[in-house]
Amino acid sequence: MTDPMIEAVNVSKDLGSGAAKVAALKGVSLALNGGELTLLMGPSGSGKTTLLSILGCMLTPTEGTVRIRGRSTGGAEPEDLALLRREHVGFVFQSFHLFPTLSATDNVRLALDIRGERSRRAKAKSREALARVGLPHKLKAFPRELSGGEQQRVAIARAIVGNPSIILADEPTAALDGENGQAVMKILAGIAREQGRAVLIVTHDPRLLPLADRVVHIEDGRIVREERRGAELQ
Ligand SMILES: Nc1ncnc2c1ncn2[C@@H]1O[C@H](COP(=O)(O)OP(=O)(O)OP(=O)(O)O)[C@@H](O)[C@H]1O
Repeated sequence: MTDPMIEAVNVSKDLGSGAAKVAALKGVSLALNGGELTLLMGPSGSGKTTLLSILGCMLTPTEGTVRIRGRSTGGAEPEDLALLRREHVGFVFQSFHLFPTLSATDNVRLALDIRGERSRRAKAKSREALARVGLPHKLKAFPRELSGGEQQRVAIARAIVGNPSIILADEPTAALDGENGQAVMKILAGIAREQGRAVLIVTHDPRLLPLADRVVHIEDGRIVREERRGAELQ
């Protein structure tokens, strides 16, 4: 058994304060392995986004620990967390979050830019990432010239261009029709399996189940069930 890329160990998270305080997570442990695509499913308000935000070092746990490649993030300063996030984690969001005035290549390159990589190599890497998601012919296109599915693929290219070991995606197919949703999901599955990354996807969409290696169910801030599946994608 290889060591997990990332793990939450007995994580609890309270959100809000006073009478409005909510225990969003209650002692959650979850380890994600490289090469696997995991779906995180559960009802609205069950804590999915909170868990994703904690794994991605955007929120700190009230109790418990997150370890990224064996290194605990407990006690880390915000700047250290930002560095860890930049080095190890790629994010994909429901609504793409692309810059409308930048081409596909420049949207992807921005992720390298903020890491201080501004060479010609950065441009080549951005093109390679766009080719990896099936968009080698759209390098110069602006977001408004792309379909929703294509925009999400640019966002995936941006998430992988820095070579992170972990990809966290929050409802990445929710804004897409069934066909585009499946295409995006297959790309994410390929990124997990062929590139050995740990991919975690929050979703409500049962049509994605056949593509997952593992499905984790969360309810009321607790992991209640987990299944391993023989994924259909080869
Ligand atoms: N900033 C906040 N302040 C107080 N409570 C919050 C805050 N953010 C989320 N919550 C509460 O924490 C709980 C978990 O929220 P979370 O967004 O993680 O759920 P979710 O499973 O992602 O839901 P959805 O599927 O609707 O996106 C919910 O009860 C929510 O109302």
